Amino acid sequence: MIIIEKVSQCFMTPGGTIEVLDGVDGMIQPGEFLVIAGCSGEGKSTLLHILGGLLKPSQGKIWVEGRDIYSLDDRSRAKLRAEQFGFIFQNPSLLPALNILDNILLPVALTGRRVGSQDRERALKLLQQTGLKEKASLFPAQLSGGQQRRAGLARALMLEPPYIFADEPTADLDKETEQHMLGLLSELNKAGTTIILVTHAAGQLALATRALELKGKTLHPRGSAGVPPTGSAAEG
Ligand SMILES: Nc1ncnc2c1ncn2[C@@H]1O[C@H](COP(=O)(O)OP(=O)(O)OP(=O)(O)O)[C@@H](O)[C@H]1O
Repeated sequence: MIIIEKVSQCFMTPGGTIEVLDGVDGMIQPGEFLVIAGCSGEGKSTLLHILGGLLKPSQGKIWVEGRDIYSLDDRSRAKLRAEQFGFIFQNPSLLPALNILDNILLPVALTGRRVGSQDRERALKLLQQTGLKEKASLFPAQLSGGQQRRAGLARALMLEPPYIFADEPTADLDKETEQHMLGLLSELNKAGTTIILVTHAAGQLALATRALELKGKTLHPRGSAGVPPTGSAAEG
């Protein structure tokens, strides 16, 4: 379970202080598919980074399985992130010098253990599930943007993390690739993975077991979750 306790965030910029989040409270239960919607610039990515242990908030706490993650030292927090969290960002940041298979295996290497044959089997299975089986030996620059995004998804799933954080994972993808990626996320959720997805695409609310809206620096319940999309998934 993740508990969000009175989280506030401001950024100091040359133009002054930007207050993005103000006293956000909430709870994410295991097994949820939580969609956090909101207009551009409302602070969705900022909140996701804070939840995922990537950005210490100006104030407040994030508890993951009973641990206050920002009270941990950097090394312990990195370990917790590696074990518990998978991240899918708009830019998958694949390492250009590694082929796709090795990029997907990277989380294993980052835990410090040697890559074994079971890891390779899992990576190849993920490549198949994401439609990239034929691309294993290619380098990121040899893949299209959508294929790179799918490779990012495969990498996020490599260690079977109980929580997946997805930041606009299908922005700018064609409809077919979008449906494929959302289908994979949905299947994962049905198998027990907790998904936290931020989006400004109304269509993706249909996937949610619960939907919240980030508006006016805080979270609000958003309509009824699970309602079929009213328009294109690309609308925002
Ligand atoms: N490192 C930073 N330094 C200064 N300001 C920042 C920083 N990161 C985010 N911001 C500001 O915080 C606000 C919220 O940004 P954020 O990216 O979280 O919004 P968002 O809801 O994810 O937007 P979008 O849907 O357009 O991606 C914006 O005004 C942005 O300029």
